[in-house]
Amino acid sequence: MTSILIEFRNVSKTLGSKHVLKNVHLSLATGAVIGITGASGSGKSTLLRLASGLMYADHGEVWVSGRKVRPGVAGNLPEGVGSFIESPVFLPTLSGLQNLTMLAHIQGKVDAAYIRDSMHRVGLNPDNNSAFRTYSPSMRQRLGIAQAIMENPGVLLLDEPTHGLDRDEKHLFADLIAELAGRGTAVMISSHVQEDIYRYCDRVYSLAEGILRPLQQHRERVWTIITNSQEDIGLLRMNIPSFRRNGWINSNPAGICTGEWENEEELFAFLALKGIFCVEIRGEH
Ligand SMILES: Nc1ncnc2c1ncn2[C@@H]1O[C@H](COP(=O)(O)OP(=O)(O)OP(=O)(O)O)[C@@H](O)[C@H]1O
Repeated sequence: MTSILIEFRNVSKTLGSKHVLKNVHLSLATGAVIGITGASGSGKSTLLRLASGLMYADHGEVWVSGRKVRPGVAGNLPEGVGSFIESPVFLPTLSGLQNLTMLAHIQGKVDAAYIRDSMHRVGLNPDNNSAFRTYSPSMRQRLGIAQAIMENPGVLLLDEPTHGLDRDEKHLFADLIAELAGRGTAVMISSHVQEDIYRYCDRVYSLAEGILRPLQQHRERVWTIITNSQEDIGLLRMNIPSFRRNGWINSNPAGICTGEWENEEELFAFLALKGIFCVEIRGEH
């Protein structure tokens, strides 16, 4: 069943003397992946903090999973939310797995298999016993993402999640987000790199001077592309920035993208020019 998992209703926020958010409206339904882009200091993190209950709106309301986010004790923090906003404090002498297990214990929701799985999904080996202090910046970043997904959240808030990741790691991240969205998680991602964010998100907004504006037409046509091979998926990613993998159709790797092609034949022709020959293309309005 589809429902609204995150909703900003006319939200404004001032920090210091800066009017960071002005009358922001935004809603995310089950399985939506939205991106927020904007210059440094434009308020992207503030938007995510408001949804995670780390900060409260001056005016307007923020609703998460059917509950209004209110100032007060920790019990008022929205439930079922995974976040990577401020990097968690990982202990330098513990391994990645030990750090995640400890955090899960603190939060009282330990599922050892899920913790291990979340590490695999970001390309980290849970059996690697190296201490966190020896982790590279990319490994630290990915451990932060693993921490955000380890409790199977219904809502996922990620601030600059792909910062420092290489191309393959970004692909893994794209697959992870597509899979979570496919299972119904609503995801909000901020990034100052626009081309990255188009790759992961169904809708992209820019934030500037407190105003949130859509960058893509919400009714832009969505195309499902069924391919012959994993190799074609790689080529599609290279040639269509909005393309993302979203599973299998009849045992063939498939994905979706948005774009303004007139019809399926036009998209077939565009792809043929790039040397990509697909099994099938389905356009939706
Ligand atoms: N606690 C605070 N007190 C005063 N000003 C703040 C506070 N927190 C953030 N700001 C200011 O609010 C503005 C928005 O900050 P925010 O961190 O949301 O931006 P951002 O778009 O995420 O930036 P970046 O990409 O650099 O992280 C910035 O100008 C920042 O300096």
